[in-house]
Amino acid sequence: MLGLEGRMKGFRDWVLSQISSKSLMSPTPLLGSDSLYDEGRSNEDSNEQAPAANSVALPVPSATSNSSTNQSSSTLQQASEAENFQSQLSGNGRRKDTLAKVEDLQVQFFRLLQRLGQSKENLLVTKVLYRMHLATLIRAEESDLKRVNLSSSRARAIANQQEEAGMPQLGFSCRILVLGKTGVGKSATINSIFGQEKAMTNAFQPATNCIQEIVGTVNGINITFIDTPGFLPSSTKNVKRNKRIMLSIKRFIRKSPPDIVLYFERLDLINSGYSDFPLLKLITDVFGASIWFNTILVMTHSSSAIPEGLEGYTVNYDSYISQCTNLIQQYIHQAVLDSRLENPALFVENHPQYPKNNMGEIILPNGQVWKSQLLLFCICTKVLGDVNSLLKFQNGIELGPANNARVPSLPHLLSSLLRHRPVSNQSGIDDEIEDILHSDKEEDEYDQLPSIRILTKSQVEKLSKQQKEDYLDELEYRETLYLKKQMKEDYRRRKEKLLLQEQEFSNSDNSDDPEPVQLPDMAVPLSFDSDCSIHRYRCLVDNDQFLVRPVLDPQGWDHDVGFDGINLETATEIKKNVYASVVGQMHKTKHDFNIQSECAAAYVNPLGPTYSIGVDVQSAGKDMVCTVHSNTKLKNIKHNIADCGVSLTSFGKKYYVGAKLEDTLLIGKRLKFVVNAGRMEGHEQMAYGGSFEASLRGEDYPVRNDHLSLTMTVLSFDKETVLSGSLESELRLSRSLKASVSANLNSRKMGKICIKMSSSEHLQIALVAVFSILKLLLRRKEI
Ligand SMILES: Nc1nc2c(ncn2[C@@H]2O[C@H](COP(=O)(O)OP(=O)(O)OP(=O)(O)O)[C@@H](O)[C@H]2O)c(=O)[nH]1
Ligand SMILES: [Mg+2]
Repeated sequence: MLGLEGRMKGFRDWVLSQISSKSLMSPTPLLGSDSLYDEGRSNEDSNEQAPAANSVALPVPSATSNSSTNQSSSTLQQASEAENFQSQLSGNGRRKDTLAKVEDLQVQFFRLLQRLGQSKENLLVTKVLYRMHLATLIRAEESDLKRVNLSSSRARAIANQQEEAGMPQLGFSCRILVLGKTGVGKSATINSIFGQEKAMTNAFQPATNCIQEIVGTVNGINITFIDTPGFLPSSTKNVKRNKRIMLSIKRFIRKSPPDIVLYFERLDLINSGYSDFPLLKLITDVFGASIWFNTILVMTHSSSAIPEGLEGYTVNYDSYISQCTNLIQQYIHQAVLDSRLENPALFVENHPQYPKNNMGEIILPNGQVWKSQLLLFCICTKVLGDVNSLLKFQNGIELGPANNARVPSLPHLLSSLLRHRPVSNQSGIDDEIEDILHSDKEEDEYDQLPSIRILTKSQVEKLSKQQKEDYLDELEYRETLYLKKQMKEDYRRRKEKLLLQEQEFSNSDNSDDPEPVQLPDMAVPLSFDSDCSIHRYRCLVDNDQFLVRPVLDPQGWDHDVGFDGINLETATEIKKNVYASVVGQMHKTKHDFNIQSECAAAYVNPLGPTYSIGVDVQSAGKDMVCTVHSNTKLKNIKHNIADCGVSLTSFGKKYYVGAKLEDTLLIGKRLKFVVNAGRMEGHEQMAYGGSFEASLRGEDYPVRNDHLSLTMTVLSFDKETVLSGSLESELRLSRSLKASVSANLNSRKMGKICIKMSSSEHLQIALVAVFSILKLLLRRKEI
């Protein structure tokens, strides 16, 4: 998160600097941006603005009346626009310049759609608008959200006005590169689009011998085609020649790259034996996988390519063409090693003998007019490409096999190092709790209490309110004392057992094996199913040291059995005061191998320091995350525990080294402070951090878990520092009411608050909760 934020910030700075330098050179906004700029202006105002612009446009001769001459024709208007622009530049106006450019693109897009007679309901148009909107939203700031949400409808209104006012020049042009084998109809398609013979075609031999630009205007769009010599059918002897052609095309387009690439194929030649993979792979190798981002697949001979022998072919035509497209798309996926790519496909017929509409355009068997479709595809691709480069998304996506070279987040590694508190011994005896229990002198108190008569339910009901309260308070007091006593006894028993074990260990006289104990059964599904494999497996534990269990995964690879993993836990005292533990789980299927394990060994000196070392292994995709950590705990002064730890994490071929220092101070048995600081370094990056925690425990700890703790954390990474604070508390407000509160907030204004209440009496609380949730939901809906 830190990293992303950092990058976003960098990008913003870049945009600001770019646009500030631009704004100095040209104080006038781009076409149409003046009316889009003004956030405060109402709809009425913008309607008034349009005729004003028209009246300026009218005196200019229609042949040259375009937005730029329009602006230069009236110095008065230019001045006011400049003023307008300047006023918006205050604050974060520079960033708005990018937004305004996107809005201009939208206006152009709507004007082009009108000219092509395409409605905004067209699925492709909807997709393009949606993507533009999404891209703008990602880059927009919170204050711009409203404007971005409205921009599409405003752009449409402006486009309508401009088209009605007869502003002919759009300033929209695109460069289109055509690629494909020889004779597939590249030059013929260029001729069909311009409606005249601009390029040579030949039915019997290669016609285009060199790369050439063919320029023309269709529907007011300036189109430049880069016609190229066709490739030879893919075979080993043609590879060299094809590569030579590709390299010369690559050189040609280096200076001014195309906006769109059309990859041609003959639809009638695609059959089950079709295999053009080597050619597609060669294209990918020479031009790079990114060439496929802006590529449209064009299938010529689309009217003559109807499979023979199929009855009612008009029905089958669509499925046939989609089958052919899928085939080529699959080869492209194989070539780029990524199946996410989806290239649009277009069907073309250049032969004049096929049915035409009254505008003279050829209609395909499925009723589509391909020429306007092709123009629409090109416009959409170009507009999306422009939005991407305006908003700097261009290099954001990389094609290729799923990138395994993921980088773990340093702040995450650091915070888990800071949190990590190794268990010092396996006997289950917590030193801290033991100290607290020992410091208590209340044990005898419970035994000295006078006996009390437990009342029956009916007897309790007969008591007055005050008596009832007193009675329950007394019971509670006794319960707490009793629990404390029990806990102490429990600890004492465990200690004795440990001592006994130690003696046995030293005598090395192994008594006979203990009785096997059956482990509790796994949760059985509610409905009975005779196939359910749970009934087949029961686990027995025959010694204390190893706990091995199969892991059930009903959704796993092996549906019949459902068990494809194993879980192992063991903890043992290897030598006096030296403990070792292993906890792990692993899954294995035909494809994957997953492991998660933690091994640790510790030397615990009851009076002095504790040293521990551990190895954690976890699989992440095909890689393993391996962490070796070591920790030293010093109890040099009473009530003070110093702790220092180091860790080394390896992930892929990257290594991360971390170190931390921690100090715990106990004041009395109720107050505890923990301070720690650490740093993590690796892969030329570094993260620092630390935290301070203060916690206050309730009187009856550890029997009752009332506590309040406050934590402050600082994490610094990549020149950014995040400060966060959190509060956690658990309280017993009254005998029947418990509350737990946890809240956190960080300097990025992100936070969470969670309040939990449980009561056995107060039904009102539930009602209050339901009421407030409903209210919140309703308010959200309004927003
Ligand atoms: N029936 C039919 N014929 C087509 C179609 N497209 C092209 N042709 C014919 O196919 C032949 C070859 O077309 P060209 O445009 O020269 O092919 P090209 O891809 O430019 O070939 P090179 O220049 O050698 O790379 C010409 O005779 C065209 O008339 C089509 O859609 N249907
Ligand atoms: Mg040609």
